[in-house]
Amino acid sequence: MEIIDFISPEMLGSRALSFPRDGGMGSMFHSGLGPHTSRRSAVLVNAKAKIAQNHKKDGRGKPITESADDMYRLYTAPDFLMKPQVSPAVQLQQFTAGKGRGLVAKGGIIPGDLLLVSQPAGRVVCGPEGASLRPEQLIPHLQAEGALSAADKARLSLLFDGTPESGQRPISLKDFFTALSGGAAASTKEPAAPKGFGVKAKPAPSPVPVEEVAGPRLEQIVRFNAWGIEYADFGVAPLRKQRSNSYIGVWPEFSLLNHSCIPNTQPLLIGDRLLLRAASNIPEGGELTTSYLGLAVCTHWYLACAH
Ligand SMILES: C[S@@+](CC[C@H](N)C(=O)[O-])C[C@H]1O[C@@H](n2cnc3c(N)ncnc32)[C@H](O)[C@@H]1O
Repeated sequence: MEIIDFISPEMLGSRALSFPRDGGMGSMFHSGLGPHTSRRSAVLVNAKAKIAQNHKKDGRGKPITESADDMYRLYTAPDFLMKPQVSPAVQLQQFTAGKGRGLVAKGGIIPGDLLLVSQPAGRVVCGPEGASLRPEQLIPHLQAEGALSAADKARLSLLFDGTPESGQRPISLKDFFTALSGGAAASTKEPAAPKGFGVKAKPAPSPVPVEEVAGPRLEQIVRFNAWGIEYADFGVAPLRKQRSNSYIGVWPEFSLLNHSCIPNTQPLLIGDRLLLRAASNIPEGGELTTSYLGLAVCTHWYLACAH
């Protein structure tokens, strides 16, 4: 994965907005997770208590286990990339009424549960903060030679491309992670294993069939699945000593979420990883949703919103 910064503020006009860094929200976030030992201990104790408390709840789907040390590194170490993973509390389901596929809760989920850590396919393009980057600005970078590994192509090929058939295709979340861990890349020299802490060698998974994702189909897949954000998280970016840019990319597992105007999950971009957390209680069988509204990039995702 490569993050490329190709759009200058001049190219977009002076659209970058400024937010208070020394007061208001800026300082609130800065004071929350500082590098001081006492603060760090408090954060770790709180995180451990929350994890223990979460695990005690009965009848609840299992979230991704978060080690407090990993979480601390995630928020403070610029090079730390979390292992791509999906919560065992989440599964893919086929819906009727033209909605295609979507993610649902296997067991009850509570606010804050970590549901998904998704790695982008190929490149993420970034621009100045405040910019609404468009899929058209991402497409040439994914079409460039060598931009997509076999694993990326395999994950992208499973996504909705605007045709009803692609939304009906039976797939499982396992297919995405099989591709990532090398299943789709078995016949190539691609270093497909995800990088991150705690990744252990596993037996070779069965290959995922790779459909051709190039030309017009790749463009359609990017148009229907690219996700962008106009500002990096105000708290995380300065802690990781990263600029708050705008971003656009395709995070294939996240693209399986359907739209709701009252979403029950919240995406968060940390490094190049898209983390998805529950924003409210989701009962067993309940659909996980995100809002496509408010982001110019998502206007292709779902236009006929009647919610
Ligand atoms: C990013 S994809 C979401 C995953 C997709 N359902 C699939 O099968 O892969 C976006 C597409 O899902 C469908 N979709 C998303 N939210 C919907 C909703 N609330 N109602 C109906 N269709 C929806 C639309 O076809 C939209 O273009």
